[in-house]
Amino acid sequence: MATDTDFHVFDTTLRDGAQREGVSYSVADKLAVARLLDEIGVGFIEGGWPGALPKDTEFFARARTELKLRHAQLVAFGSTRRAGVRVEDDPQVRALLDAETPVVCLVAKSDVRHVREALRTTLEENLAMVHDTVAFLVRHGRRVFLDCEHFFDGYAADRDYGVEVLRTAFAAGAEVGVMCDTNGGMLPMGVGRVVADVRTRVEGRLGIHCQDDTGCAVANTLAAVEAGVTHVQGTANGYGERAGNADTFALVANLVTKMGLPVVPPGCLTELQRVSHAIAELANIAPDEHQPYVGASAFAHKAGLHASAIKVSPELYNHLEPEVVGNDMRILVTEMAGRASVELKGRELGVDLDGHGEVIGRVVDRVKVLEADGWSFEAADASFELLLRAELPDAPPPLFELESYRTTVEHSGDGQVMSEATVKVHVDGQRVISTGEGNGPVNALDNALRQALVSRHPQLADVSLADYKVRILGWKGGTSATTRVLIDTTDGVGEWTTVGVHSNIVEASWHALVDALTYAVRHR
Ligand SMILES: CC(=O)SCCNC(=O)CCNC(=O)[C@H](O)C(C)(C)COP(=O)(O)OP(=O)(O)OC[C@H]1O[C@@H](n2cnc3c(N)ncnc32)[C@H](O)[C@@H]1OP(=O)(O)O
Ligand SMILES: CC(=O)C(=O)O
Repeated sequence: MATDTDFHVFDTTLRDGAQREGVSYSVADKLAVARLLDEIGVGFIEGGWPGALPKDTEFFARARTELKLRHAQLVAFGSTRRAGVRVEDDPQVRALLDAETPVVCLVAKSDVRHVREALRTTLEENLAMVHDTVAFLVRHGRRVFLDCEHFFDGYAADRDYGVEVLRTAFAAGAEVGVMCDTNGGMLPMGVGRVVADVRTRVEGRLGIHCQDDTGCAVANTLAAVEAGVTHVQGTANGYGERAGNADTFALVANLVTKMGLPVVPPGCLTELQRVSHAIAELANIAPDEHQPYVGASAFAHKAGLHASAIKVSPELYNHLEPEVVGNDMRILVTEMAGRASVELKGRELGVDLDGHGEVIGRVVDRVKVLEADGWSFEAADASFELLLRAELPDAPPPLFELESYRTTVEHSGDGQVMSEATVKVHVDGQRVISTGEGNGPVNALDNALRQALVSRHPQLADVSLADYKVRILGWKGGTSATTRVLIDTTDGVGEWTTVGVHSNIVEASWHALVDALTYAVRHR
């Protein structure tokens, strides 16, 4: 599929996306985000506001030597000249030139109320500010796009003034006039109606920029495309001011796969999931697992009925092949599982269940009973796999038989807190007693148990706990509650998750720990 070069995908992660509460990129982060966005083939990357933010000024300076973009053009953002100031004398406009980007995106007022009350100037002076700034930058060889702030609210109050702003910008040489739903209050029907009307009254390429305050930013953007815009603005993962912006990844995926517009070069769509997660890392925001297209759960199926149809054909419950956007389908085995869920999960884990109908039935029943008691296997694939294999006729024996374990916590007079654990186990018919110390009872138990097993299973020497999560599942009165423990374990190459549940937190941890080490021995 050739790229539709006549369609603009404009990403503003580094400008509007950086307006999200809690986000603060370093210049190095911004350069890394720009490289990632380029990998998904967007046409334009808005890098920030030079002259307003020193970090953004530095970003554009470093970008000149450090950023080699394959697909995108870099865009500097800024406002039109100040009211009553000659464009040549406005330092903010000068900073836009100094950024030396091929494209400049200007923000202008297009709502009469904003012109009068926020800018405190006349409607005519605002049009002159647009004209002068666009013409000045075009004279200096820049491609100029104009973001018309509050376009839709402005249209509701006066359907002509925003159109006048657009006409002024195009007459001065602007290449795109972007209608912005700055307060994010629009719904798709309204956006479609306004865009359709504006299109009949203005000559020039129209664009759309939607904030997500109604949860409709992506839908509003697509409605605008349907009504004729050929330039869309979005941000990675929808980051942005207040509730955020239209998510670039959902926009691109929808435009390509649902609307048949090849807006990114071939091969780029499969990078969406990876780039989404990498940018989340740089923004220091946990990826949204339920984000459309790119979230870890976007193609995860929990309900037994879904799995039973997916077994026949995956597209029966997937709107798209997940691989198209670089994602994967996953089957979750939980209390909602049926036989098909277990069968598909077995396939995913490399466990051959052909001819094991009874085993599958037993596993479904066992998972339902265990989950009713607080166990949860959807995040603990390693424990589920052990449970599944244990039901097979050729199930391997347990690593050891437990005689007993004991663990203590000692708070000494100097304020030190240490734990000690002793485990007594039988390994291959031999009784082994081993002790371990740790900063807590689980750490001490882990050390003691590994020491008891390591001479028989040397690979355990490379295994360590990577994360430990505890959830209290409901108080039964007094200090009695069901506790669920999830343990992530690593050997430096892979990572696996196991689960344990008990009213005693140490016993819950013991279950998860035993599964963690058993899994290591079977797989490493
Ligand atoms: C819709 C959007 O998200 S647009 C992007 C908004 N992003 C940001 O604001 C982040 C960066 N902003 C900044 O660093 C600062 O606000 C600056 C440097 C731009 C301006 O700072 P200051 O000079 O201290 O002004 P302040 O922020 O208080 O007010 C903004 C000024 O710009 C004027 N202004 C607002 N929009 C425009 C416009 N489109 N064209 C010209 N001037 C404008 C306002 O009238 C106000 O003028 P005043 O100082 O005469 O009252
Ligand atoms: C330009 C912009 O970010 C807005 O109007 O929302």
